[in-house]
Amino acid sequence: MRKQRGLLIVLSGPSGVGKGTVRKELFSQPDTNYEYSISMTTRLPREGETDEVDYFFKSREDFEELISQGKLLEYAEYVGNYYGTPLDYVNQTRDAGRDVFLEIEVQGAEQVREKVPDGLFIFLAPPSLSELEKRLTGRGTETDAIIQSRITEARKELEMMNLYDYVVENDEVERACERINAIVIAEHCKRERVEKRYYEMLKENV
Ligand SMILES: Nc1ncnc2c1ncn2[C@@H]1O[C@H](COP(=O)(O)OP(=O)(O)OP(=O)(O)O)[C@@H](O)[C@H]1O
Ligand SMILES: Nc1nc2c(ncn2[C@@H]2O[C@H](COP(=O)(O)O)[C@@H](O)[C@H]2O)c(=O)[nH]1
Repeated sequence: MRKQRGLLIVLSGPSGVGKGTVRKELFSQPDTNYEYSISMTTRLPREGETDEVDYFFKSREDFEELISQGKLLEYAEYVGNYYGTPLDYVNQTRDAGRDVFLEIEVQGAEQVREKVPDGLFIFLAPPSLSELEKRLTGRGTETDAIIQSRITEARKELEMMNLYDYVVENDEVERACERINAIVIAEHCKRERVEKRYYEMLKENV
């Protein structure tokens, strides 16, 4: 039987909802079975961020070159900076049968949905907009003006949550991780059962 391709798991949601926190918690668990796709960005590194670990930090010129060479699965300009997912890494990892985990904003997630309709799309939602603002402010990495831009974006992004396969509320990090792990396990069971049925069907003599 053909080896099953890895799943493409897309975690999206507004800035400050806790995508990075949840992703780091998921990847700190010893039994995690996903590979994290490190994104490219033209944003400057924040204090404590490392090139090739948190992001591949690129100049605008280099990023635009990657776009024109078709090297990105998706990309978006978000609050003045480019962000994008390296295409080769995603394909090679999935071809090796490993699940790939993307943590991206919603415009990019929409592009992935067009290109990878069998992806698994999970929207991470805040308990409320005021809690979202509190988290963005509490993180202390953006100016007040940028926080306001991100909140404005968040209002539009929240309207898109019904396009997703699942909505997970990030009320508490551990609980959000448990829900995401449960979703991925359930989706694997569902998809593998469909594959097996399909191969059984091919053996039929008609
Ligand atoms: N469940 C939670 N309860 C309370 N605070 C949280 C929770 N999850 C994350 N946070 C806090 O909210 C802030 C924003 O989290 P984080 O940076 O992970 O968000 P993000 O969605 O990745 O943001 P961005 O999209 O801008 O990268 C951080 O200070 C983080 O510690
Ligand atoms: N479309 C994409 N969005 C991405 C990617 N990597 C990260 N992001 C999202 O951008 C915003 C801002 O990130 P920050 O690190 O500056 O706070 C956030 O929502 C990220 O999830 C990507 O490859 N493509």
